[in-house]
Amino acid sequence: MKIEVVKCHGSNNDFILIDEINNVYSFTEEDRKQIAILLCNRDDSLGADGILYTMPSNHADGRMRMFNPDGSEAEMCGNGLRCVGRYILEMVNKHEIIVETKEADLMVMQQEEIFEDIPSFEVSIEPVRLHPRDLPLTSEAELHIEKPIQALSKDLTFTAVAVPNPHLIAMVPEIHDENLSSIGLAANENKLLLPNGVNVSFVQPLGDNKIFVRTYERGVGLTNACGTAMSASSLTTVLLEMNRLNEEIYVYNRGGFVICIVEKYGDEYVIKLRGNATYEYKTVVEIDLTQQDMMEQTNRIWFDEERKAYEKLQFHAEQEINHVNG
Ligand SMILES: N[C@@H](CCC[C@H](N)C(=O)O)C(=O)O
Repeated sequence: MKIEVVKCHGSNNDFILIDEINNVYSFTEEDRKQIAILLCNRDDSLGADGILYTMPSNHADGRMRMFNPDGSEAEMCGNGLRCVGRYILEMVNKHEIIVETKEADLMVMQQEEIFEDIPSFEVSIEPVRLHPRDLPLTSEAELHIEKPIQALSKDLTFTAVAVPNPHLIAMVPEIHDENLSSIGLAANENKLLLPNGVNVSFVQPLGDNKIFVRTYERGVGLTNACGTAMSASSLTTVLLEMNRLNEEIYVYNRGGFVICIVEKYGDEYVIKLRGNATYEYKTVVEIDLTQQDMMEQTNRIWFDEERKAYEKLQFHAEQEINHVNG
């Protein structure tokens, strides 16, 4: 079958967006999974951290389903929601929309640019849950905040947050990718501890209202950035009184930066995630799922201007990280 795709990214967490609003593909559930495995494979020509199925909704402006490269479906994807949100906002010509996701209907709105010439979007990250059963994480604690998990590390402490996909957050003085990968791998293999797997992040404070976050993503591995992880990390710094409610937190990552704002309404937290939603190119692929085979059918249409503008943001982010880490 032939599929039109848009390659896009949020903080260089890259996705293949498939428009099922304007195209009728009639994918089965198994097709969605196999398409994710096939098109996200970085040994093939596209490669990505996930597929964003952009679909009609019977009550919202649109619907997002996000699949990881291993074919699993995630409850939520923060960087992906900005991309799907942008796509639908431009389609319906509005400034604010509601997008149906697996567990919640979420707001996406156009925002003032977070950096020169970077069209920027804000998404709501909710529901936010802090009980270990919500990940689920096997833990005796009522709330697992800054507590050890011996099976994963002898010296680190972790905070468990569901937004609503599952996250473990560890504050560290500096980030070592190998250590993060080995803890991420162990966490996702230990089904007694974490039956649904987990995204694991290391967070390094960079100064006032600034943090650096690296994430080992469930279903993917180490990525340049993870939007829900940066939101959960910002919340963690507020819970630990390192940052404050309602204030902008600059979250740097290997692919750029985003701004998170943690808000609280009664007992409920909501996290606002602001950042880019950059298009890289459009193309058409012919896929054969029985052969697990794909071929691009057209020359790519590149979005050169926005890619160029993004390079400056990324350079700025690298400087901020290197300023502290040398
Ligand atoms: N990169 C995403 C999260 C994607 C899903 C994640 N791997 C999971 O399985 O929970 C983001 O930007 O939030």
